[in-house]
Amino acid sequence: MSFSSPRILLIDSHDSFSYNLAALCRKSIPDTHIHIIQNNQLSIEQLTSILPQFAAVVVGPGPGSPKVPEDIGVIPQLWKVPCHSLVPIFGVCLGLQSLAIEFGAHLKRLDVVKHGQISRVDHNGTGLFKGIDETHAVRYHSLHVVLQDDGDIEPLAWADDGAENGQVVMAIKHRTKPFWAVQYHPESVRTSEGGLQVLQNFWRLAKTWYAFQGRNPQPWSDATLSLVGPSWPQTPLIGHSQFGVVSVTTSTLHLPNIPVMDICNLLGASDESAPFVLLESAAQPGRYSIIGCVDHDSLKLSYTVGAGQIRLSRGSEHWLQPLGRDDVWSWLTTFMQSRRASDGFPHVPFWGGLVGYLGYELGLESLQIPVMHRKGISHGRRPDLNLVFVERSIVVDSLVDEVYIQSLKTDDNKWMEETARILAKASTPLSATSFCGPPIPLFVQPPIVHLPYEEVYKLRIQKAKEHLLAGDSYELCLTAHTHITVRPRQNPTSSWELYRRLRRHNPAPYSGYFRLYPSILLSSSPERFLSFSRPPQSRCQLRPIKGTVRKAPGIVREDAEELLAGCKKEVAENLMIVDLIRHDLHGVVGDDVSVKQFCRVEEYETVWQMVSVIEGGRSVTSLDVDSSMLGSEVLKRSLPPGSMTGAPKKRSVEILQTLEDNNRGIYSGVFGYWDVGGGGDWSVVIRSCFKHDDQPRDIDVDGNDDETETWTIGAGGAITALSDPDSEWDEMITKLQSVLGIFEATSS
Ligand SMILES: C=C(O[C@@H]1C=C(C(=O)O)C=C[C@H]1O)C(=O)O
Ligand SMILES: NC(=O)CC[C@H](N)C(=O)O
Repeated sequence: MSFSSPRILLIDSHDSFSYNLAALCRKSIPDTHIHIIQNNQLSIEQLTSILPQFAAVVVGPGPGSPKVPEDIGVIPQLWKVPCHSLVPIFGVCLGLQSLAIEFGAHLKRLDVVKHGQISRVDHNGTGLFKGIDETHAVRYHSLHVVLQDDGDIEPLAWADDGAENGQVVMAIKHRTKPFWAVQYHPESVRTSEGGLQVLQNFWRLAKTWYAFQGRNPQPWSDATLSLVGPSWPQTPLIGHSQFGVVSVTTSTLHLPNIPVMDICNLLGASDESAPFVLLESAAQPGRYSIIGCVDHDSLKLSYTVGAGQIRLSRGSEHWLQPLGRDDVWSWLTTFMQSRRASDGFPHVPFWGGLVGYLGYELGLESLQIPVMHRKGISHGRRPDLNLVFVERSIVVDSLVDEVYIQSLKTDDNKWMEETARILAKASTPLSATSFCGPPIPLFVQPPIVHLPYEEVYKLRIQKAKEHLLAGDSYELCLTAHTHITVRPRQNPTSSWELYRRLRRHNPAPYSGYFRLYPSILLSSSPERFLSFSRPPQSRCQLRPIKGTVRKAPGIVREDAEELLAGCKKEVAENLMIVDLIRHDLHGVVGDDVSVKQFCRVEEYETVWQMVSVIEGGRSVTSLDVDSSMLGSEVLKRSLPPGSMTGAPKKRSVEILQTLEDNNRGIYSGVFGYWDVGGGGDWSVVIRSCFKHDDQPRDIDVDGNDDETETWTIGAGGAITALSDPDSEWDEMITKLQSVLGIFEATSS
């Protein structure tokens, strides 16, 4: 019998951990090819006809119930396929539940649900658990099965939940058919012993079954390939295409005396009528700050989900580029490929390229979730993608006080020299810090703050928890918008001055300022979403945050560590997102994903945060892999950030749409750059505020222009089954206050 390159079919139930399971299968089963399909992709007739070509099937986890057809798809019928189509099947969580109930078990809700929690699993050490010692496994479930005595299903392992749920079945097998399943998650990063070895044992049992049956998997056919698609990970990522070439001119200045803010001022940041972009490392561990020297003639790109076209503008001209059958990402890829550079300084992270923000709803498009059209929105939706192509830039390395002036334009020496001269002059000790005067009063009267309604927010927390208890989601990041109405002293408000306040009030490693019509975004984000280094050895890093504690007198690091890293609830919240992000990254890069830091407590100006770090990449050993667009592919396929949705991502986003009043817009999206060398760095839009400049002005009762303007701050937090509504409300307010203070506001 030949099992040299077995094919495995993984049936995904729209979960956010499936690629982790695929990666575990590839680790446990030598040379395997994994083909992934959705549980509603094929009919049972199609499935039955192709099953014999697979050596085994893995039925993955997922939201919802094995009794609900929309949740479980074709899976229930899989357990009943005729003998000649039968193949060994391994189920995980929802997969176990479906197997058990199809053969007579009862499905029940847990009294105390287990999401991201680790349990000791007791087993008999044989079969699926042969050679396995003490097993500690991560659980993500609200439902569980109660088996019939002497039924077709035999229990193999249990967790003892004591007074909470009693003994809960953790693994089963069918007595006569080649079906095995686990209730816990073998693919979770925190499952020890019960992961790799259990899959290896499954594979051993499957091969024994084949030997006993005296048959082999049937030969692979092209027809099957066209039904299930290529195996994961796919190569190449993106077809080869012609690269255009631009050249980067760089000059270096050593300027110890000139702060980033002063450079921005010299470049016209305070002129509110012109565009401006800044990505600032305003606190540790940030090192580089990037200033885009843009003006009215810079090329701007914007896109609104569903519009079917990209809007390009330069100066007063604008034109539309229909996307046709392409999505916006393929368009951007082609755009960037035709502007590839390779001759900037390798250690400078940005040479020029696209800078701006991608709103939350852009990610919904990737998830194929329709954007809701909300009642009461009088003007059209704002762009979900708002970028400028930066050809001239200044990068400041705060560690060694080096300033790089860069241009992608040909024959731009005049600008380079003039800029160098201005900066050198301004950095003399006499002129240094000349722009940092006392704060300027910005508003003629105290701003009015419209907080979310506390009762409504808490009610939504309860509703979120009902979804969690029903098994629809494992974690939901609930958020709300706060609006601040201001009457500016000068019209419009100096958003640049507001940004100065923000970076003082809440210095953050991933800060940013974007004046990109029609919107202005100020951010003091502590959270890197995704950075990717330049090809050919493109590596990706994601730094999700889950777990927030307000800084207060007397709360020192040890307290924060106990409250966060020492707290089961907080670690579970973080772990769920770590597993989700591993899945997102595995989905694009393949096997090479690892957790470099798990649940470390980091200190910020107003809060303590618990941060994990996940890294991955794809080596370019194989010539057919075009890894030059690896990072941007991860970006496209991982939006919206998992830390802002919860897990599983798709279902959680759908639930959140029913719980929140508004589209999230810029909040919860990402901002950053995509560099002409192929690198990028994107932060999560949190601890930020934004304003739209295209609002028509109201006229008051006396016929005067109503000169108010409205700023928006989004804030929220992860809701789990263990959440307490009062504490979650406080946590949301804590996050809100990290920005609200810049308005010196009084609440209404
Ligand atoms: C939702 C926010 O933050 C997110 C939620 C966090 C949490 O639940 O602890 C922490 C950081 C962010 O991923 C926010 O700041 O508005
Ligand atoms: N992880 C899962 O597959 C969960 C299954 C099911 N939705 C439950 O909550 O029990």
